Amino acid sequence: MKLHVEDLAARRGEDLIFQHISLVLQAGEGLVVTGANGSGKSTFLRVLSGLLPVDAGRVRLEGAGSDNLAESSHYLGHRNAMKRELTVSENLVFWQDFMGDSPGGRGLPVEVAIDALGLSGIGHLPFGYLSAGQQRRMAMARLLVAFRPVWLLDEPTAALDASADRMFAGLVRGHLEQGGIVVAATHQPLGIDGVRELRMTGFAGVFAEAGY
Ligand SMILES: Nc1ncnc2c1ncn2[C@@H]1O[C@H](COP(=O)(O)OP(=O)(O)OP(=O)(O)O)[C@@H](O)[C@H]1O
Repeated sequence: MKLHVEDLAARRGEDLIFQHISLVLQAGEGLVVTGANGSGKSTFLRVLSGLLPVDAGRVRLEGAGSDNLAESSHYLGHRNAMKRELTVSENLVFWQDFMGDSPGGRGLPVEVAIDALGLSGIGHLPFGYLSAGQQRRMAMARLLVAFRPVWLLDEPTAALDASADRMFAGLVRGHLEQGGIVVAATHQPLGIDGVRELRMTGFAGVFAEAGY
């Protein structure tokens, strides 16, 4: 599997946010997207996920079940995309049924995913009752209940404590080891060695190899 980003540019309204971003990510590779507030990290992820149109260039996925990145990826945005009134388990069952698995992998049972996120015993609670950090952990469980080869993550560790940070780094590492691809916008290190860095500078992206 390879993710190709070719001379990509995007606008918000009339404003050009970035241009000329080209990169290739292979199976097992991670990319962190860094930069100041407003530099275009979320815009980049939303364009990859198909939520925003490209202004120029293209995004292409090769060697996955579908060449459509939107179909072959999980997008975890700033919001957790869970219904407050439904329980944790009900929310995850919904996402599992709604998304199904991409070819080439199988999602974990909901209860197993809840355990993997360190939230055993609260699956019966309405999502709205959970703390901000618990809610973020539950949103991450969505990554596990339906298989997608590519994870697109916007500030995944916001509101997480140190132990949840480490747990999340373990999830990402596991996904990469299984040949997945992860692109994560972040203000804080994810604690994963060997991932590449795309530094957003406004109107462009600059590459660096980072021991992130
Ligand atoms: N709907 C919109 N219309 C016009 N401009 C927008 C819109 N949404 C965002 N922008 C602008 O696009 C630019 C990039 O925003 P983006 O959210 O991608 O930045 P970011 O790097 O993710 O920021 P942060 O670190 O604060 O999350 C910002 O200058 C923002 O004001």
